[in-house]
Amino acid sequence: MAVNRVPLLAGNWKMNLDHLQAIAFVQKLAWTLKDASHDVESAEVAVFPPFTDLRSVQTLIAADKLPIAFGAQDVSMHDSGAYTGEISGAFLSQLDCTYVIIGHSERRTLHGEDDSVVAAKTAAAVKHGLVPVICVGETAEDLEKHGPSAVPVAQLRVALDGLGAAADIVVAYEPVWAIGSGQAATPDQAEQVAAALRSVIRELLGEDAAARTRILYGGSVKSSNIAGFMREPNVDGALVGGASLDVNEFASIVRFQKHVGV
Ligand SMILES: O=C[C@H](O)COP(=O)(O)O
Repeated sequence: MAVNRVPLLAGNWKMNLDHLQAIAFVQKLAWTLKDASHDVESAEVAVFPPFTDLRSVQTLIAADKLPIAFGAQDVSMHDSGAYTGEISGAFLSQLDCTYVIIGHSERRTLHGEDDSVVAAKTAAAVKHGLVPVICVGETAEDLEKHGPSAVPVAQLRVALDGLGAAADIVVAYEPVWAIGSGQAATPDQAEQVAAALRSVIRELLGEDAAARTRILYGGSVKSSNIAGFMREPNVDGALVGGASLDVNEFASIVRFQKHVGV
């Protein structure tokens, strides 16, 4: 992790925690981090609740001035109109979302989102002032056929197409085989792909964007393995699924990365 990029530890709740549970969770997370004297300058903490929780989370964080960022798990590529079930980036901006996850492997696999949809959603997020957390990653089959970097690099190339150099983005490398499997990539594997992804950002968006963009690793991250990832120069944080649903475990992930002095 380079010193000029503030690490981002992000919890993707997926379809877990209703709005009442979300309030209790965020309160407890804030207390736990405060008790541990978490320094917000040393690492940014973000949660990604379901859409129906966002208003409650926004209200709580604003009222208590909690040092926790938040975002949505998806966004429509459209601004408004007859798109039943879709949520516009404009709506998310009005709820003070900072981030939105785009192209998570579960959206790609279960909802048929291809690279062109991911690119359109990325553009919509940027248009509405949201920071897209662009997810890329290879399946086990891709890994065997093409090696670790080819598919994530190709996915990112399409997602970044048409973005300006000033676009504020986060990239999450999530090997599909590591998600929810308990079998995380090694820090070396994550670093190899993250370095390749940073080269793509440099090529398409320029040196400044490459230097400032945070690249996260995701896939079976826990408090027991976060330190290894955070020692890698091109890994700037984590997108955490299952382990982010346990307040103490998530807080340990956030705190542990601080202790490694990055
Ligand atoms: O968005 C998070 C990823 O899907 C990782 O999930 P996981 O930490 O449960 O493996």
